[in-house]
Amino acid sequence: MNLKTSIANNHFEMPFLNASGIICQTQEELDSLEATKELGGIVTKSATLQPREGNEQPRYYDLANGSINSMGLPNLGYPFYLDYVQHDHSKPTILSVAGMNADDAIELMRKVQDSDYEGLTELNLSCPNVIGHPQTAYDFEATEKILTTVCSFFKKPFGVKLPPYFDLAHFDGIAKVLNKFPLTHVNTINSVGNGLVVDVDKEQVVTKAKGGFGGLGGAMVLPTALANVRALRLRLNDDIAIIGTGGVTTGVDVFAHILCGADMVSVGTQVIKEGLGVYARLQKELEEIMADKGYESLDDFRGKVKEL
Ligand SMILES: C=Cc1c(C(=O)O)[nH]c(=O)[nH]c1=O
Repeated sequence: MNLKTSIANNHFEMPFLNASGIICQTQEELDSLEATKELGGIVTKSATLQPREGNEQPRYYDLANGSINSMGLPNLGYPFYLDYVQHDHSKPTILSVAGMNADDAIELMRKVQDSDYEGLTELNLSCPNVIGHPQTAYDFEATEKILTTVCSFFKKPFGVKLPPYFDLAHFDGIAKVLNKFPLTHVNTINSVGNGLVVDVDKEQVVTKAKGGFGGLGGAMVLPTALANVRALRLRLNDDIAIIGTGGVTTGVDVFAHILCGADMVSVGTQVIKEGLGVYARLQKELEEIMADKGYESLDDFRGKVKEL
C-alpha cells in the first residue's frame, strides 16, 4: 500500500500531519512528533515575533464530539522554531508563523526568507483566539495585500492556513485571491472560530478568555472541513496542494478528506484525546479501507468524490 504524497518538492512517506498547535510547542513535544513514525511531517506551533504566554486558563475543554480552545497563541517565539526546523529531521517540517497584525506577519516572513531554512512555511491567517485581533483571511482585501507584499521578497515554498468559510461566494472570493500567488498549499480548516460551550450544571462557560468564545475542533467540524477541502480543490490552481484539517477521528475521515481533494490530512483534537498512537490506528484503518476498495495509492481516489 502506497501512502506517499507530496507538497511542491517536499515528499512525505505518510499523508498524516499534526495540526499546528497540537503537541508542537516545545522541544520535547516536537521530538515526540519526530519519534512518531506514522507522521509524515512535523508542523510547528504558529510562531510569533515575540514569545507569548497565551490566554488565561482554562483555555482548552474536551467535549464528547470535539473540543473548544482559546489558547491565545502561546509559543516560544519564532527564533526557537526557525532554529528547530533548520536542524536535520527524519521527515519534512512545516514552519507555521502567525503575525499579531499584517506588519508582524510580513516581518516574520522576512525573518524566514533571511534564514537558511529551505523547507515549507505556512502563514497562519486564521487564528481565532487573539483578543482584539480578527481572523485575517476573512478580509480578502487584507489577505491579498499581505500576500502581495510577502511575494515581493519571499522566494521560498510557502502556503497559508485558512479559517473555515461557510458561503459559496466566500469560497469564490478567497480562491480568486489565492490563485494570484505561487503558494505551495493551503491548509484548511483552522478551528471554527468563536463557538461557545456552556456547562449547564455550573451555568457557566468553560474557557476563560473572550467570555468563553473559542475555536471548535474535532468530530463536530468534519462536514465543514470536508466542504472547505472540496470547495477549494474545485477552485484553486492545480499546483496548490491542500492539507485537509478538521474533524478527523478515524481512517474513514482521512479517506473522506482525501476523496474530497486533500493531499495530506492533519489531526488535532483526536491527538489530544488519544495520544500520538492515534496515527498508527489511522494508518491501519485507512489501509483497510483502501484494500477493501482496491486502491493502491492515494492518487487512485484523491479528489474523486462523486456528486449525485
Ligand atoms: C495560532 C493560534 C491558534 C489558536 C490559539 O493559539 O489559540 N487556536 C486555534 O484553534 N487556531 C489557531 O490558529
